[in-house]
Amino acid sequence: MPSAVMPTSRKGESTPRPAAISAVGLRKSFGDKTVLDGIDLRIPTGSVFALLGPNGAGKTTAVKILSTLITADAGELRVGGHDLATDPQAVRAAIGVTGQFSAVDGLITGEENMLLMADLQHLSKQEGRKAAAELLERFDLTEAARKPVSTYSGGMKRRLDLAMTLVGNPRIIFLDEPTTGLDPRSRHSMWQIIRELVSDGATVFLTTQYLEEADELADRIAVLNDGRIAAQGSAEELKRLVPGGHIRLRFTDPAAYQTAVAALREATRDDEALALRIPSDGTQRELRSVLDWLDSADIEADELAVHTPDLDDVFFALTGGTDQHQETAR
Ligand SMILES: Nc1ncnc2c1ncn2[C@@H]1O[C@H](COP(=O)(O)OP(=O)(O)OP(=O)(O)O)[C@@H](O)[C@H]1O
Repeated sequence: MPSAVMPTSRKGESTPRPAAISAVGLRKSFGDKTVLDGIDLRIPTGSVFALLGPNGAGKTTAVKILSTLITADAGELRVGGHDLATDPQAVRAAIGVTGQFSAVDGLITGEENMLLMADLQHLSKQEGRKAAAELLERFDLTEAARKPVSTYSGGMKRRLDLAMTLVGNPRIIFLDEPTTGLDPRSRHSMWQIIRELVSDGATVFLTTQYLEEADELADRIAVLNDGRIAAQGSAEELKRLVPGGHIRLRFTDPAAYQTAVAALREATRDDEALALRIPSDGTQRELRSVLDWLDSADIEADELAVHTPDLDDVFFALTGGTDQHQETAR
């Protein structure tokens, strides 16, 4: 579990860690469209924060504001201890940003991209070459270093993008959808890289549409919806918001289904699917008691599935998702 490697505020910890990123009342509109409608965030140093939200929720806008690429309409914003409004230069020096607006140039090689970045960071030629070689090695790009980036796979480009971001050794890193479009292997390798960054003491602010990614990586997750934070907490805390655990029994014989309906009065019915849903906390003990009870009532379902609430349930419940997940959230 990432939280074991990079704990945030532990129970009993007397002084909370200083915030690497904080926002109070962050607002942004484009024309008459309000994208961020008063957002409050506090991200402790050395933790991973995930901003989740459906397409168009404003995740990228939040990253662009906090990384000084665009300005907010209102809000008290601090990054790395610096005020965004009065000292954006200092913020820029403390952060690294990768994402949908990647700085990678496809026409030159990976190594040339890295050296260019080292120049921009005002590293000496020697320091630049050293940093580039180390980072290319660390991100498994040494072999491809002299090839044009246009020949790289999506995963290699993302790794190069992140390697370039790390040239100046930023302590606060913004990752805008770092694994969108990557295959499962590349995604896992990116997750591993992110965990290593955090165990080295960096703070990571990531946006993602993948609930699994937030669950895997983040100490804290905020769900952005309709310009506001709909919920914020650890993955476990968010899952507790949604009472979605149940056992689902499905029958093929309508008569058997009707017998079960009569016997299981507290279950939710789905007459069309011939399925019953019994609320459950998903524990072995509860499952055993339900099975014993079904046996004693001589009810035999053709299919039995145990569903424990996951971040999907939370996400759909909070962002006005559809069908099954909405039902689960009730
Ligand atoms: N420069 C801009 N001018 C006008 N509207 C904009 C601008 N940038 C973003 N928007 C709008 O703001 C809203 C939020 O966009 P944003 O890119 O922040 O969402 P997102 O949560 O990152 O979405 P996605 O997951 O699709 O990347 C969208 O409706 C978008 O069209």
